[in-house]
Amino acid sequence: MSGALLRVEHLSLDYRIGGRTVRALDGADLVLDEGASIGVVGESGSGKSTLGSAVGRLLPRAAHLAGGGVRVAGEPVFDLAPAALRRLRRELLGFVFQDPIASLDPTMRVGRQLRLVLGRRAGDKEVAGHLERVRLDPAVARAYPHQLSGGMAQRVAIAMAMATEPRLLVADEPTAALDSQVREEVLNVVFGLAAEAGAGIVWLSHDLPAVARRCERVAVMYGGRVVEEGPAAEVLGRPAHPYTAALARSAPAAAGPGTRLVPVPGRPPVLTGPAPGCAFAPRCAFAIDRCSRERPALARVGGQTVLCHRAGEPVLTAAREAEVDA
Ligand SMILES: Nc1ncnc2c1ncn2[C@@H]1O[C@H](COP(=O)(O)OP(=O)(O)OP(=O)(O)O)[C@@H](O)[C@H]1O
Repeated sequence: MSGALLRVEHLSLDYRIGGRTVRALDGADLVLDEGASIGVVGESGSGKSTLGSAVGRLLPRAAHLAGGGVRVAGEPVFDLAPAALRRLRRELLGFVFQDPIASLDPTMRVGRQLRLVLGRRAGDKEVAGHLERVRLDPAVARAYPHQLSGGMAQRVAIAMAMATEPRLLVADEPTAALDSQVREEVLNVVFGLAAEAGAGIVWLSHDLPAVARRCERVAVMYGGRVVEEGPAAEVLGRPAHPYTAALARSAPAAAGPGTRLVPVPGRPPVLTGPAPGCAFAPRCAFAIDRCSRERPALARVGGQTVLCHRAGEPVLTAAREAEVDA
């Protein structure tokens, strides 16, 4: 798959603040084909936002590359000179973040902001067209960001991200700040526009059921690594990694009437350097000695790739079957 649109290879990234180091990514791998959609899920602190920002090298100053790299359409993002990086961001990438108001300039009318993205020659008609594509009234062009609701502001942010026809859209929890009805509408806009344009999507999310409904593939992150990846229905319906299974049990859709959510027991790690073994071992019901000592290599289970020493062992398969039958 050398022609992949996105290829994250063994990416390790630290945040250094004062004398303190936090390892946010610890050898993360991810591949996405042209036009495909992937939901990246995992608990808070698992590294989702860092991974998303690393795609465009949009990282805070405290972030330091510790190993590996990212390729977008074959271009090595971390090796590019500033001009080439700006061109790659402008021509290939679009980003939508959690807080739409913060991603817009409060001092500028919406129309002017869109025009800055589209190029000076863009006329009112073109601006109106881009607003209509995200199902906003063209009159919104005259508004300032503070005059918009959260949902409207996010649509403007999406219009701006999609205006340059990116080949890859990175959406970092774009609906987390919105109420549930608006959430679905905004996701319809994001996924509708990306499908129309043939753009790939990396959607960073806490919402497993929504990811299962919308994405072809799912990547599950834990301790800065992608511990399971594969077709959404298989990863979430027949998890091969014990962490994915625990996460799926803790998702709201897992609770039928009268049943209770089962939180993942224990707390996620905050790494200060490379994990010596599997970062999930201290919380894993299936951990053996080796798990805390040795980093697992990628294994294949069905359609999934899994980072687990015990992947595919009968004990895990039996647990999976029990899960499916329950
Ligand atoms: N700017 C930063 N400075 C220092 N540490 C950071 C910074 N951003 C993230 N981290 C740390 O890096 C690790 C990964 O964080 P990240 O935000 O990428 O995870 P996440 O899965 O996106 O979490 P959430 O779902 O809460 O957004 C965490 O331990 C976090 O505290």
